[in-house]
Amino acid sequence: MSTGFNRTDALVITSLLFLILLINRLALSTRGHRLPPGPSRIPFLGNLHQVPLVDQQKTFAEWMQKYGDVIYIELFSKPFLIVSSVQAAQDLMEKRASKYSDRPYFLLLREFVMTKPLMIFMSYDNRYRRLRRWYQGSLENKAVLEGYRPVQTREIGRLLSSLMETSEDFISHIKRFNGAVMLDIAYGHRVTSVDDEFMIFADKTIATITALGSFAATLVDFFPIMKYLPSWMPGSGFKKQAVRGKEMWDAMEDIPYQKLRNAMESDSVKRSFTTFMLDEVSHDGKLTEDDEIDVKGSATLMYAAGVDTSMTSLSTLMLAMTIYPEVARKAQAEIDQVVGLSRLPDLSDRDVLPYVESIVKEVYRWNPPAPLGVPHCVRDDDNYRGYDIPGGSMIVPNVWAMSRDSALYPDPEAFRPERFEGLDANATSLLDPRKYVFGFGRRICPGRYLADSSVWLVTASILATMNVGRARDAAGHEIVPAPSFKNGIISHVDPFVCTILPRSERAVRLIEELVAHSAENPIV
Ligand code: HEM
Repeated sequence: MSTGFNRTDALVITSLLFLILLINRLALSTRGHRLPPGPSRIPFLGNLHQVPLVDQQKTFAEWMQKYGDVIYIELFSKPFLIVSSVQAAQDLMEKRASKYSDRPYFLLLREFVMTKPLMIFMSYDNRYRRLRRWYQGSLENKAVLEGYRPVQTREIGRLLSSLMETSEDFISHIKRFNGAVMLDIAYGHRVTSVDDEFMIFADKTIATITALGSFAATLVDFFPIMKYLPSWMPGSGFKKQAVRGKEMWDAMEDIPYQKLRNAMESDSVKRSFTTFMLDEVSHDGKLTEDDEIDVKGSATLMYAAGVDTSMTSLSTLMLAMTIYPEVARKAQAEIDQVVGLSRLPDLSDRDVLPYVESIVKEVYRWNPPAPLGVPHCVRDDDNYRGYDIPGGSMIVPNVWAMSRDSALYPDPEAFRPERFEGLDANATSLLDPRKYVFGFGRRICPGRYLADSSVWLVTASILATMNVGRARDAAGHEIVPAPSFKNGIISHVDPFVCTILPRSERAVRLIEELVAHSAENPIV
């Protein structure tokens, strides 16, 4: 929730808006609310002065010790509910889903950048439900998910072989893996090189848009009147950056879509999420303007929402394997014993590799890719545990705090897959981080099964074939990286070094066979 404004901006804006805020605050405080506990507020700013610009999830988790798992704060006059336990998150966003499934109005993004309707920003209405059905048809259907296996397997072959060639670029290789899987599924586009034009452009676009500020966190989100500021006025700089973001996002939506449409006119094309959506909407080959907006936006969103999140889990895996080599060794022994050395593990082995499963869970828990989730919004006034929750409050799930619950996860900062071993069914379900890292209720991540299968497949394949180890400094001392993650919507892993070497000649042959098999059996 960084506000991204400087002191000059604040002075100008303050004088313009103080009166409006005063009226707003008066309206809120005279409603006789019994609000949930939270740090005390000051006039005008509310709690803004107490919310740090970095690692907000950690401050919110500290507040939890004092105020509990449901905390009320205001930033300027906007009401926020910070929800820090799985129980409260499920009570509100799952059991009361009819009220808690909207999104807050992200003004900067919606009015300046992604100006056409986009599912992730939509309220839970009929249009949203139609798009959600498209995602369900392509991402939550067992048979369809199985149809993606050949793409995942081909890309794992390329990932492993790139890791053998240039292990120092492991982060780019992982990124390429996720990008290639998503582009194939979204558009049927096959990535053949790390310099794939679309992938590079898409990454730049996402970085440009992310740099504008986190969700609903820029000053204009708090003071909508700022959108009318002329561009010469202090405080209006966001407009210029947003225009650039919009140009890039529009191109990211148009380019792969137009390429596919052109190909469809002259040739038969590979089935993909986009062709599936086009089949759903066009009965006589024609599309309405809204249909086209929805198809283009949904395909682009699939890529934008799917790449950095999964990539964060896989780079977290590499970091954990570097810091905790004994975990990798234990998993390798399990794979060698159960799967053997003559083939790579596949998803049919998942149930018989419990330690690998525990590693995947610990990866999600240790560094949840979206530490503060994606906020929901409560439609109407509500009451929870005797407290009033004002309609329109932004609901922020503190996923990071859930992952640090020491009653469930003793010594939570340690990467310890053993915490998931030997549990009964009840405890297994209670501790499973997939209950919160993918969000809640009707807005839960539709890509979770695909993401989880990719994370598992890559984890098992790397462990089966590679030794991830510690690099050495000039003096020959091992470099043990610190677990350090970036601040922001996505908790990217900070750069670190490691070594990655094939485990054996046999592992090298397995990788070569996989690559050769994919080349001989192209996916049609
Ligand atoms: C480890 C990987 C991933 C994580 C941790 C993750 C996490 C999340 C979270 C926390 C949300 C917000 C849910 C909520 O509002 O309660 C979300 C939404 C979403 N995710 Fe994912 N995600 C991942 C991978 C993917 C993939 C691979 C795709 C696409 C194939 C995807 C597509 C989406 C979409 C479209 C939404 C918006 C849903 C809506 O607004 O209703 N995600 N994800």
